[in-house]
Amino acid sequence: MTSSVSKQDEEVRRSSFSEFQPLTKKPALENGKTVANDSSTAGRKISKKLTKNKKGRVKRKYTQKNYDPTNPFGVLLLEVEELFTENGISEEKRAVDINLLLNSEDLLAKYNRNLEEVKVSKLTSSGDGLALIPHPEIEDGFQAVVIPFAYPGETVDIRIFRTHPTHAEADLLKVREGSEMRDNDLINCKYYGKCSGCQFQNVEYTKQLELKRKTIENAYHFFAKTLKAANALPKISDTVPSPLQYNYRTKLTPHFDLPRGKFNPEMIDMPALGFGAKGRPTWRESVQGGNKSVLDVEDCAIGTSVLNKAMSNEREIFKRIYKTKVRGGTILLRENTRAMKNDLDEEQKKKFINEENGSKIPDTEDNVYDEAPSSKEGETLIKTCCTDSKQIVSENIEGREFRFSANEFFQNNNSILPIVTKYVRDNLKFENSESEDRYLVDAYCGSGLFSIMCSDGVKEVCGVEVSKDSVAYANENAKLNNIQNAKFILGKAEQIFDDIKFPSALTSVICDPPRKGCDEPFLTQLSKFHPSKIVYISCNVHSQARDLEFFINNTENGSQYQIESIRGFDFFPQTHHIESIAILSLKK
Ligand SMILES: C[S@@+](CC[C@H](N)C(=O)[O-])C[C@H]1O[C@@H](n2cnc3c(N)ncnc32)[C@H](O)[C@@H]1O
Repeated sequence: MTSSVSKQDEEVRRSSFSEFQPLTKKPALENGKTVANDSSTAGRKISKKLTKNKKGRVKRKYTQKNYDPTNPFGVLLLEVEELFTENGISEEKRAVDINLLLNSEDLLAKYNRNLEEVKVSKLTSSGDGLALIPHPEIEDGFQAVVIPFAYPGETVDIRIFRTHPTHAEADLLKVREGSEMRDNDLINCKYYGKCSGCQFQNVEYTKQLELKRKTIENAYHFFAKTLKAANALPKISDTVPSPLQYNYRTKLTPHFDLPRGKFNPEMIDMPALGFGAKGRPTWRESVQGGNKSVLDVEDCAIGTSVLNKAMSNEREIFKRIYKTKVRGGTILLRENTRAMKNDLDEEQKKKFINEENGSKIPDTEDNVYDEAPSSKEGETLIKTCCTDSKQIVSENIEGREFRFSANEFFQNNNSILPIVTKYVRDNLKFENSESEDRYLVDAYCGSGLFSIMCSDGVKEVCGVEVSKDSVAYANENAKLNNIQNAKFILGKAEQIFDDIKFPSALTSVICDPPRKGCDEPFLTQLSKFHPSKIVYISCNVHSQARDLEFFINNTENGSQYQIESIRGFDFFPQTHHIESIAILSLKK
């Protein structure tokens, strides 16, 4: 191993990042369109192990991360495979000996190269461009490459900085020919183009909604193959827009890194405080935030106004105290909305605003705050920003108040919640049943959002949740909103139906699981319980598609259900994320 690699090995040990791809030294001139690479390909994380060979020298070994096929990496592998298959590229024509590559500087220099005039083929469900490029070693062979911020149909220049056995990762350097979808005048943030938070700021909003509809379509294409082949899937409905397309996010978590191990805090400048960078692209000249893996971000275009005020406070405080920190960390910014009576005088109002912990204007006792109209007469909503993960915060949806611990789950685009909760409420109904006879089970209920918002006209509601804190808040929230027909139980959704005595023919079930989806035991029980209606809400449409494929094909009563509709709700404008709601009912 040459000295430059040993130097990198040293960096691996010292750095706060666990794994580094070594610096490549030589320019790679493989074909007419390949241009010299540069040193900025160094220092990128890659999942690999360092082992020693017989002579005691360090050897790099690629280790495949554990992944669920429905998480972003798993889905990307399916998308890459499909791209190869569609283009008739055999396994031999795309093979990469990754362990050889990781241990050879010459090979790395061939792979980590700059390429001009790359044609982008597809958009991944994570919102990145996907292209085929010539294989650096195999004649007539190809590599697939993921290029964040590039869109299908575009011709772009890229820098490849990391190789996996299946695909490569690249930075977008220049857009030579933009697609119709790209309108850079729409960009609303000085960090867009580098920050990992947003993917679609330069895409017109209605087009974003259509892209997300396609993401749902693709998810069912990959994970519900049998249902698709049997024509058992409805057409994916148009995505429901968010009323707010910027300044909607009620939770942000800016973070910072510090070098690992011993260092002299007096020696370092204030570390960047912000959000992760998506590689080191240069396509947008005016982009700010620096060139580190964490960008220095002063405000976030999708965060609410009060969170941005708080971000500025917390940055000021961080400037004063970062030298006392010994390791990296995260700052929690969570909006806290309380209803304030309008008849308070100035002093009482100030007391009300400041009485709960919040982000304070430096050197004062005053919380930053915003005001918003309330749906109830005689009151105004006061929004402050909580930074303590253990604090209890409130959210207000159509006059109903929800309290929960700041570090627990709560939907974080409140502008769309009245629309979503109404949609769920309307779709819980089923034929041949008077509304007052109906029952509702809310599996994965959190602090009771759907139970409470859907409790009107239902005889009884039972929510189940694995987090003890959330159950306690769900019960408190029911009391707070004077809801008498809801109870919440602690337990895994997998065992929920053991304790539910509702008549199944008169019951609707809401499932709103975490990203990984429902377990098979839960779906098996759900089928056995045999409710009249199922509303499956999901923040990962891939696990939703997998679960419905399993539920309908592999459970006792699954085949008696039809999927009435599948529709996306845009909880996260400007990003690739999409919430999907599938409605299932018993076939007639
Ligand atoms: C996506 S959140 C939905 C919460 C709620 N429906 C809402 O909208 O506020 C998923 C919830 O499922 C809970 N959870 C995770 N695994 C669970 C399990 N096995 N059984 C029951 N609840 C679970 C989490 O604590 C979290 O509150």
